[in-house]
Amino acid sequence: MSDKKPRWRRIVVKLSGEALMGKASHGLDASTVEAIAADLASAARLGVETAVVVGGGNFFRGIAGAETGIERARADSIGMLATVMNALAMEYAIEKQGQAARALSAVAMPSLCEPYSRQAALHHLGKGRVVVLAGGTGNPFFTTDTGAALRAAELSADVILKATQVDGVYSADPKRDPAARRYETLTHDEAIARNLAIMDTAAFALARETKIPILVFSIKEPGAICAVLQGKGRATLVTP
Ligand SMILES: Nc1ncnc2c1ncn2[C@@H]1O[C@H](COP(=O)(O)OP(=O)(O)OP(=O)(O)O)[C@@H](O)[C@H]1O
Ligand SMILES: O=c1ccn([C@@H]2O[C@H](COP(=O)(O)O)[C@@H](O)[C@H]2O)c(=O)[nH]1
Repeated sequence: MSDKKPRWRRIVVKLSGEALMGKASHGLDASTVEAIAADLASAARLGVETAVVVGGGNFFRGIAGAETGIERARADSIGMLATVMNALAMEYAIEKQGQAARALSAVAMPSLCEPYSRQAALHHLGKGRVVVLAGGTGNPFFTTDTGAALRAAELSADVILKATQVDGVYSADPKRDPAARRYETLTHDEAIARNLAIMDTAAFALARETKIPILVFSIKEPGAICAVLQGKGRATLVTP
């Protein structure tokens, strides 16, 4: 890792749940979780206050559950529990790297982890701990993308780092349309107007309102988070 100065002081990383399953079809892949935990620990050691909102798509998504006949609010509750599993795994993996971490959940589960509050998150960030945020917004009908935008606004983060499966924002989903073009930069307005489904509209709208940029990049490369912190690697920057 180079010692180039990090671009931001406080970050919210949105980590896709699917990113944690490695090559498996679902669940957690131990070596993938370990590699991402090492990257997050390195980010904190660069002096960057690091919060990470974890998704749950490797276990369960509310929309998919609703399609099988579970009422949507209930299916979303199951989805939020999936994010708690990922957060507990990530908290443990970061601590195994010798870096302090604290999981905070928007869905109160005091016997498993601390309930989320803005004050607690700021306290742990100030102590140099990686804060792992579970439960998204804590409400059904939302996603962890919107959770990331919400926490970034509450915690006055400088940027949202969307760590995902693709190396940026494309004109269409690149997994479905091989002709899709990748954007180098884009505004929140353009992402919303063009209906670019890399994040949901609510997340883009909140980031636009709070003027927080979003950097979209692939988490598949080892050390991807520290690389983008140091201005390296392929990514799309979404700006106000
Ligand atoms: N315009 C687009 N540009 C890039 N990717 C897009 C676009 N539209 C849809 N996608 C898809 O969006 C996916 C990003 O979603 P991601 O995997 O981060 O899911 P998530 O819902 O945020 O997290 P989880 O995996 O926990 O459900 C990419 O893998 C990509 O296939
Ligand atoms: O604020 C939130 C965040 C998430 N959910 C539910 O959890 C799953 C998993 O989150 P992803 O963002 O899809 O990874 C999501 O599909 C919702 O069902 C929620 O209800 N509220």
